[in-house]
Amino acid sequence: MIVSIGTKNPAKIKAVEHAFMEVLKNKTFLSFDVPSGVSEQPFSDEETIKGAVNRAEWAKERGKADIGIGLEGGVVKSDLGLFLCNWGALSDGTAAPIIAGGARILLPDEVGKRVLDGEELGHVMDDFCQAKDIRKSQGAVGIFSDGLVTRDAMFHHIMKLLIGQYLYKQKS
Ligand SMILES: O=P(O)(O)OP(=O)(O)OP(=O)(O)OC[C@H]1O[C@@H](n2cnc3c(O)ncnc32)[C@H](O)[C@@H]1O
Ligand SMILES: [Mg+2]
Repeated sequence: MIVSIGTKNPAKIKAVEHAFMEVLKNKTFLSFDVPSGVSEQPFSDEETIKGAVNRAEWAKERGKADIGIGLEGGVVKSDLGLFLCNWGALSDGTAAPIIAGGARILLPDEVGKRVLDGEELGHVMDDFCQAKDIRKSQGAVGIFSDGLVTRDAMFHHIMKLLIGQYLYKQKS
């Protein structure tokens, strides 16, 4: 069975591969840098979900795969400030794609304000941490949870929710 992943980001790929290998053996993994079809910095749950679904569908098609996976990060405005949000989608070509959301945390005001002013979170985080490509390693969630929940661990949980729903659907 071929699983095609709609990203080249190693934190996302690691999460997908590990989650599948835990429950379903004998998978072949492909990954493609597909477009999300939404803005580089999604600003709502709806837009972030749309990005994840687009990535899943394009990845499936691009890899001529049995399953396409899309993972997308975004932010959500609230009265308390800007929350980090993350969504995943699994497309097996039948009916609507399966979706699942990840844990969310409030971004510190100095980070949230820069994102609200139009900067991409990825750039703000690199500047904030004086590091390169935080989004490809522990991510904002890893930094602000003191390394306890890294970006790939957060996406790994989303992947288990996607694969679990997929397996449940196969049985019913
Ligand atoms: O290569 P792709 O798959 O596009 O991976 P990405 O790291 O750019 O991640 P997303 O497109 O899913 O995320 C949308 C934006 O939010 C940023 N972002 C989301 N979550 C983040 C995190 O945990 N740490 C740093 N930046 C994050 C990211 O850099 C993008 O600017
Ligand atoms: Mg991106």
